[in-house]
Amino acid sequence: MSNFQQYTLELEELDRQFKTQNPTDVLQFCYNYFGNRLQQQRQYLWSQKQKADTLGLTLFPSTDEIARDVQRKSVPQFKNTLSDNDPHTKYQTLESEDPHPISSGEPSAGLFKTSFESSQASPFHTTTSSSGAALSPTDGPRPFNSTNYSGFAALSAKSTMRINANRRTSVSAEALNPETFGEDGWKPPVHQFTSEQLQRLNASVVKNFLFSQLDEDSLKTIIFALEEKRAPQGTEIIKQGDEGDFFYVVEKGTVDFFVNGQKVNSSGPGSSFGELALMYNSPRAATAIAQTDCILWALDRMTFRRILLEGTSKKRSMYEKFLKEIPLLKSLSSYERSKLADALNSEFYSVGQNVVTEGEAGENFYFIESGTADVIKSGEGVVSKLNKGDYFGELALLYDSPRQATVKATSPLKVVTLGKSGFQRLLGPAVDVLKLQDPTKH
Ligand SMILES: Nc1ncnc2c1ncn2[C@@H]1O[C@@H]2COP(=O)(O)O[C@H]2[C@H]1O
Ligand SMILES: Nc1ncnc2c1ncn2[C@@H]1O[C@@H]2COP(=O)(O)O[C@H]2[C@H]1O
Repeated sequence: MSNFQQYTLELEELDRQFKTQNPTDVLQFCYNYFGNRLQQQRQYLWSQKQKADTLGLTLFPSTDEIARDVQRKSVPQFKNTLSDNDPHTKYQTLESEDPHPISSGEPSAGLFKTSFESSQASPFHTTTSSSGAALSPTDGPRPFNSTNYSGFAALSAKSTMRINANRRTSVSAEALNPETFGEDGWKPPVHQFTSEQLQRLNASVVKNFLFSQLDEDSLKTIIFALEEKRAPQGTEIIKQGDEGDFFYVVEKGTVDFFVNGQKVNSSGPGSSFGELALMYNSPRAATAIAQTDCILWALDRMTFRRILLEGTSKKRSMYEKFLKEIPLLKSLSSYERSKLADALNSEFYSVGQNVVTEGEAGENFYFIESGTADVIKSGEGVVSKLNKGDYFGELALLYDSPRQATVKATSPLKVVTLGKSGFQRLLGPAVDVLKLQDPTKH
């Protein structure tokens, strides 16, 4: 690829991200963008150079600086001084140690640094994780036992990995095409799985709703970047205050979460955790401990950010305000509402269309985001009228019964849907409220 082509691709990507994120500070946004691109590319080259050296190969004749650093055995400073810590984010980074903390969406004067210089001033260096600096040049995802999680063994079998492109939520047997990974030097880790692992991935992890928003290529990338990790009962998987390295999906077992020593939450198979530190470049918000023996799938920070970050952030901010205003969900914590938002999707119906039909099987629970609908029962007519913030469709999911009524749009209707597994897992105490308010019993 010529320099000009590379230049054009960079500008196109910047343009795409600019349009998606609509930043308030244009120059700062561009600065962050290019800083991050440079950091990612240098990290990748560094890791490849190290591998190549080990094998006695010459891979990057043009990267003399890197070659010199490798010979000196010193780790070059590839860190963007701002990291991927976009000042447009509403979350603050590492306030206690960052000399230039970010407060509320606009950069402070101290953020204006212009080179890959003092690592001291970088937010990357302000935590004291036992696993070393985040985003230091690394050869693939950091091994879990580097943070003293003894007995927490990553499996990596030697069979050929393959994928079935025709099935949206299934991984089987066809190699990934590295050409699809982009031109900026970043390459996701690609792990190999046994057929037994693939079966388990298909049966559980692949169906996680966080992945449902992904296109085919992104899903493949994510799946093969996952790494199986086993956490025996009592393992501290994440420590509050550490920097974020991995995002986890639970295949088996239960994980407990503690904030300042207080248990705040538990989550089981099909759930995920460890996203906050990766999304907001903040320290880990909670400690995660295996309540039982757990099988987890870990996704490295960079792959999470590159592929899952945008959709997840978008959903959380899109549904945050709406969910806060729903009386049924008042008992949920803001973290529980965020997890709920991850599982939601929006659907639109025009006047006269049925959202659910009496007698049919039910797969979804609904909230009305805007518009109105009638609840109609055969033989009875309209039994109830629904407006913004109302919910319906809970009976079929609560009692595994056919739909008890038809719900028909009476004005252009926008609903937010929650699938069966999310309904059972994410509504928490609200499920008891739903049972108490069963309309067939009033
Ligand atoms: N109540 C909670 N507050 C914050 N984090 C929580 C809570 N419950 C579960 N978690 C998870 O615990 C994880 C700890 O690491 P992260 O901060 O990266 O992401 C956090 C969440 O995924
Ligand atoms: N009187 C009612 N009888 C039955 N369903 C009702 C009534 N009022 C509202 N509904 C809602 O209509 C929905 C139809 O699908 P579900 O049976 O899953 O859940 C039902 C309730 O959410």
